[in-house]
Amino acid sequence: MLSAIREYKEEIIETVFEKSHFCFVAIDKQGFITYLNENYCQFLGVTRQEAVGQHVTAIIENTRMHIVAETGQEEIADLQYIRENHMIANRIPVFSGGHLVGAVGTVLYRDTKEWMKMNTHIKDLLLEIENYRKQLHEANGATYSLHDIVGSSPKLLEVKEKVKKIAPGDVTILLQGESGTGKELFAHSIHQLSERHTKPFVKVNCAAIPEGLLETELFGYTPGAFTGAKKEGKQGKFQLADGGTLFLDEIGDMPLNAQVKILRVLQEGEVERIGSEHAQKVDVRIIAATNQSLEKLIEQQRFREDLYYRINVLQLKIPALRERPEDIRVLAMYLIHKIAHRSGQRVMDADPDVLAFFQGYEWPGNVRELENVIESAVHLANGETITMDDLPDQMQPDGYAENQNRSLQDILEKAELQAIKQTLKKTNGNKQKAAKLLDIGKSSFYEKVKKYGL
Ligand SMILES: Nc1ncnc2c1ncn2[C@@H]1O[C@H](COP(=O)(O)OP(=O)(O)OP(=O)(O)O)[C@@H](O)[C@H]1O
Repeated sequence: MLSAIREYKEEIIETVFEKSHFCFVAIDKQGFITYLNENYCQFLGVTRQEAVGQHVTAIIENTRMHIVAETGQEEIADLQYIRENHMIANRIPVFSGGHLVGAVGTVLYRDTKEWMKMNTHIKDLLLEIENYRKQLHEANGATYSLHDIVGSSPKLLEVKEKVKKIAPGDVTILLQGESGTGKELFAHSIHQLSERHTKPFVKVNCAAIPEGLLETELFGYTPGAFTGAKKEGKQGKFQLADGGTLFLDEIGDMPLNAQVKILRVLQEGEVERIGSEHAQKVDVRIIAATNQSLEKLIEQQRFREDLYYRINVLQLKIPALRERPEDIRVLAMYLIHKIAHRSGQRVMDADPDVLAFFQGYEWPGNVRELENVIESAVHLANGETITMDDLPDQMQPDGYAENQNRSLQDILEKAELQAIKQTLKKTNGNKQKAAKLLDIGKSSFYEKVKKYGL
């Protein structure tokens, strides 16, 4: 076919790749970049030397190129969010002799006026969708969907694919993963993808409710059921979730006597309010989450085996951040933009050595820890870029080694203390301003100030 342009073939190809106003990338079958045109390099802020040979997920946010190179399924006019812009991406598999050998991708309308106009239009539409989502959230309690789960490592994509398969049914799901890996985001997403998405999503944090109150929280009580009870009675979380999803977070921390009662509800599909003699039918889908090994808890007789079998119908393991280092860079950039935008800071980027450090760090607190570190760094950065100096003490070369044997709780507390101290310094001790900058409630800020004796 190219014979028609034989005479200037090279020049034409060079013009198409290098002079046209679009971004162009080519990858091999394994997802490694073999070519990135100058436009794309400039847009991504990388040099060609840096990019070629890297896995495409390490260079392009939210990319799906590697998936196309693996499946051979083209994706045309897909909306992709890169560097705070919504772009139109085409991803086309490349075949040679009938074999899939890679993929090429183009990103259109990078900076033309029409695109800016269209982008504004899309932003408006997305804002509108966001509003509807918020309204829906107020009505049903689930805020996040799979689109909010950032990352494209094979391990994360595998979990997302599984979620798409299992969400529509009514099967009980057990989410297992270390603290801060995103279990709650997945629970929301499962609900959003299920037929129950217009019905309530109700969360119970089994670790946060005092043992004596758990039963009334879960099952509710009738008017005047006990001294001190509200005279109108109270609906339990099971009743509130009727028709929808009940998310039992930190289920490993549920006291044994409450476990017996939950088991009965799950077996019989009925709840009894405290003080009531009648059982009430409820239709809820259960999603449970834990960062502990329930199997170990069973051995220690702290978790009932029969309840375990009831909730462990389908288990989803959410990988720790250190097991999917490909996601760290993309997540860090996403969080920088999110936090900077929310707090009105002008920080846009992180130094390559910061990103390299992040890549090699263990992240015992997973994405939550990354979020905390970036939150504090965004407030400390002097310019538009986060540097190593903006990272908390425990990440400085000396502090890092010293931290290796400390508990996660200690590490997180130290990071929190540092963020509060530095923000207070920035606001000249003005606590209200500091609470606002850190985007936390005044009372919770005052509690923390008290806790750390500041
Ligand atoms: N893939 C992700 N993309 C974007 N944000 C994420 C992702 N994973 C986690 N987060 C963010 O990290 C924080 C912790 O996530 P989440 O509360 O879902 O974790 P968790 O596993 O339920 O933690 P825990 O076991 O401590 O309850 C949240 O602010 C969440 O928005």
